[in-house]
Amino acid sequence: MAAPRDIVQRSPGTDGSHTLSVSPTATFHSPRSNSFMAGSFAHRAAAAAKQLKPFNTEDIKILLLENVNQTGRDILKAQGYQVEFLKTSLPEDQLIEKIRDVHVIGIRSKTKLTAKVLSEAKNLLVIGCFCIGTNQVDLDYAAKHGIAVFNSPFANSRSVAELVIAEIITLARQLGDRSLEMHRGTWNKVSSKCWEIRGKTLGIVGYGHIGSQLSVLAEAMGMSVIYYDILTLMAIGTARQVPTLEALLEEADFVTLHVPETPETKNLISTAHLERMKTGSYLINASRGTVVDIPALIKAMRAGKIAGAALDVYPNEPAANGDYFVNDLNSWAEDLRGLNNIILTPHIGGSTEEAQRAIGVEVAEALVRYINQGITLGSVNLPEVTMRSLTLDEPNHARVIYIHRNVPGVLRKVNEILAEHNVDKQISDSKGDVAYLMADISDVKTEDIKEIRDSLDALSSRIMTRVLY
Ligand SMILES: NC(=O)C1=CN([C@@H]2O[C@H](COP(=O)(O)OP(=O)(O)OC[C@H]3O[C@@H](n4cnc5c(N)ncnc54)[C@H](O)[C@@H]3O)[C@@H](O)[C@H]2O)C=CC1
Ligand SMILES: O=C(O)CCC(=O)C(=O)O
Repeated sequence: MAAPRDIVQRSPGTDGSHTLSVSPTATFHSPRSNSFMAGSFAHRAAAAAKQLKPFNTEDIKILLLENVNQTGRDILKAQGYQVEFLKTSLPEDQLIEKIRDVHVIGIRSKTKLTAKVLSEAKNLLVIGCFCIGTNQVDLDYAAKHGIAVFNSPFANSRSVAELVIAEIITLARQLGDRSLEMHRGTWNKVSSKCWEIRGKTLGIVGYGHIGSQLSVLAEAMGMSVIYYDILTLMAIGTARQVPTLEALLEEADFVTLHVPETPETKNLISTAHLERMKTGSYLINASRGTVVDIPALIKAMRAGKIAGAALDVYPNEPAANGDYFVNDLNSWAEDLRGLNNIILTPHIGGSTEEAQRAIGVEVAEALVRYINQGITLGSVNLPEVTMRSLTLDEPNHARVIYIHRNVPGVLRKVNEILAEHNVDKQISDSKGDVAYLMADISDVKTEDIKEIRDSLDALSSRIMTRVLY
């Protein structure tokens, strides 16, 4: 019997009807082991859980950019997916060329997946951000086109917090400058304006995963911690939340920024804020480059208002390693390089072996779960939906996934289409304008699958239909 074809389609109303290739031999699949099934999630599922497949796995094409860790690459390759791996990000024109062809893209912080780029990604099912930040992706556009986005919300938080601790001491003792002088052959033994950090106040802006982890480490070294966050959050240890950013700036000896990139955090620290800071205080930014007005910081450091700074992130960052920290990329780069007591690092906050290995596993497993089973747990832009796996006792079952506009009457129409079959289980949830429905149906013949899919595709609410079996 001919295998079902065209098992994934996206709404022509959004970007046309697009078909993923399917195997000519596709049929109901027997289980196979994979890293996800070996994980704790699988242990909670029935022992004889059946692994669903969208189609022959070698048909899934994945593009991994920005040197995604080996752990992630291994998990994806073990599934039989076709994985292309590049160490760097890509300029927009090359990215558009490549993204046209793939079902999955894995990136870190540098690749910009804008609406323009995503509009060319006709086959794209899912994006994996192998990092915390997702500001580099147009999440709304992706959701409205049925493209799920996953990240790793805290696997590199500890690495960032440790980097900041190192920077606090380095700035307080002017270690960067002393080391540079020694490299140039100059012995300069000074204690003026070099301080212990014990008893000093650390002001943390953004008390999330990184900020709160940092709070614990800083207190352990004898610092007093205050924090400002737009949310009221439980203080850890003896840290204290302050009501305004201004209050934090006026009290802290060290100010460190751990907020996401949003319209509200653009230039969160600019001239007026630097003026509110104590004379001789320090500023650290390992969040996003847009959060600090860097020309304003340069002025404040030249004026002696700010005694030192550490920057890990910049408004424009190069796609690859090389001699790129020049004015061509950021007009003030050379002024920054000329300042004393400033630590400049190339966005390495999360760059440790531990963090990158953990992120590789976490994001790759989320991708596998989504590709093979349609589970959206952990997605940052689609409703989070999961459903118990089908088992080996249920050979002729199929899982229907219908991503649709969140408008009245859709469930009734979907259930009319599924009514011919027994719906064993079903779940639906929405997030904003987009809703996600998953249903397991039984006694499905391969020819039924095409009919179900075609009928769902014909509904005006459709964004994307997938049938896994
Ligand atoms: N340098 C690096 O390599 C890395 C940088 N990052 C950056 O650090 C950021 C923070 O990471 P997490 O702590 O994991 O995020 P998180 O989401 O756990 O915490 C962010 C906190 O900032 C708060 N916030 C948001 N807007 C704010 C505002 N306008 N004023 C004050 N607080 C505000 C939130 O309420 C939240 O508590 C990420 O969004 C990412 O951009 C993350 C990892 C590595
Ligand atoms: O390691 C990276 O490429 C990005 C780290 C980062 O900024 C993040 O996780 O948000």
